[in-house]
Amino acid sequence: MIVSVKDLNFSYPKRQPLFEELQWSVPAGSVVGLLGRNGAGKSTLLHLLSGLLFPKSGAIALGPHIPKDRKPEFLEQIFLLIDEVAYPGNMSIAMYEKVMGAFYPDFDSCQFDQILTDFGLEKKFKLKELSLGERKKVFLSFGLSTNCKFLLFDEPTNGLDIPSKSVFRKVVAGNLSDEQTLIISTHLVADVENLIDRVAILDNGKIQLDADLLELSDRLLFSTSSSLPDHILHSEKFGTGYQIIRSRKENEAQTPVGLELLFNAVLSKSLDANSIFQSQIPQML
Ligand SMILES: Nc1ncnc2c1ncn2[C@@H]1O[C@H](COP(=O)(O)OP(=O)(O)OP(=O)(O)O)[C@@H](O)[C@H]1O
Repeated sequence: MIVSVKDLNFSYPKRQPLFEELQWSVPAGSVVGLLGRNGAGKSTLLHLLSGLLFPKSGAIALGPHIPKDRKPEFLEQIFLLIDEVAYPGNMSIAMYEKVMGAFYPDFDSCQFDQILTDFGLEKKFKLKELSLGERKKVFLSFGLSTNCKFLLFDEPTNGLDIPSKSVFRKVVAGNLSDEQTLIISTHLVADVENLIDRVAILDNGKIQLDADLLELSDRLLFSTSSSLPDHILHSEKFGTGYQIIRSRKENEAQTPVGLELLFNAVLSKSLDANSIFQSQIPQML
């Protein structure tokens, strides 16, 4: 596992514990959606993985690196995208690239140009004269062009309009190699659909579900139904009928994972990892 979090405990000063004995691991080369409601601790977890916050106890490792040590060989392989990246006052995008790109040995200037073009931006623009969404696109483009082994994007689609969200999915999918691991935190579940290959759901201080989407669509069936069938794992009213999750029977066609439905099912505790992975797939009658 390229990312490994063991027995993590963390609290902000004078606050209730945020994480208690949190366990998580991420296979190398994954694109993981880290989902959780507001305040679940997604940003905090990404800051801990980057070594910008320190655990109270427990162990975090990203490959051979211990984030809290913040060693140069780790820093040149990790990029954390946050909402408001700090940048010096009057810088153009080109100047930002020149100054910041130097910290990343695998930074690719042509790739940066191409992604900026995909987003409709030019390097001569000054960062402070861009809108929030445009600046987000610059830092996203920069992050992808660093070619870091570890990319952590915290709410990357915040501030992006609807057309830009599809460009976002396209550029992320088109600019990752198998050696890179990307964790995207979001509460906007639909924004990461068709992009991630794993999902981790953070709630109540723990990772409540951590699964490969292919495994989930092997095990679970997501569909709509006019009435409530027997043996469902989760249901939600949907128009005049229901959206449901149930175990997939052998020989039944797989369905895409409905991330929002899955997320709601885990948060409402109607679904957990045990009920998914320990139950046998029922035989087709
Ligand atoms: N610097 C801080 N000091 C004290 N408490 C904090 C601090 N930063 C965050 N918190 C608290 O920790 C909890 C988790 O915050 P965090 O920002 O990690 O959540 P999140 O899942 O990223 O939320 P969102 O989806 O709203 O961005 C929240 O209750 C928040 O109020």
